[in-house]
Amino acid sequence: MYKISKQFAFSASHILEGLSGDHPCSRMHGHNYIITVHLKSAELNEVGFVKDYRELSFIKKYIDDVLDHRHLNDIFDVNPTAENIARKLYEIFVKQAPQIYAVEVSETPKTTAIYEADGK
Ligand SMILES: Nc1nc2c(c(=O)[nH]1)N=C([C@H](O)[C@H](O)COP(=O)(O)OP(=O)(O)OP(=O)(O)O)CN2
Ligand SMILES: [Zn+2]
Repeated sequence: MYKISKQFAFSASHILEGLSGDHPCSRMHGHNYIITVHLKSAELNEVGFVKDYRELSFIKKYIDDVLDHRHLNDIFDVNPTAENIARKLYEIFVKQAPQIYAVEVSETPKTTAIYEADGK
């Protein structure tokens, strides 16, 4: 199995619902998000790629157009935790790149949430 990944970045604000009022993440705050998209394939194409990194430019376009400098509570129909964002982005991106099997979301340099498709 061959595996590749590519990172994308955006800045956005959010409020996490369902936390106690004294939890800092219940207040509006922002992150410099890093998204890592993971792809895999048992076979390489004729060039020797799982997929040309340049063919992932649709992800950069989505992030720039939809997420960058936005309030994520207005974008997603779920609480915008890192876990939920990872799953939502997986579901959106896999439609155009079926080799994607996982999406990672980092809100800070010390934290990462990963959504990985079952049995892929
Ligand atoms: N499992 C999750 N826990 C938390 C999430 C999340 O999405 N999933 N999100 C947050 C906050 O939005 C934000 O990420 C703050 O995280 P935290 O690690 O507390 O950030 P700090 O920089 O304040 O942490 P330090 O320990 O001060 O470095 C919270 N939890
Ligand atoms: Zn946060």
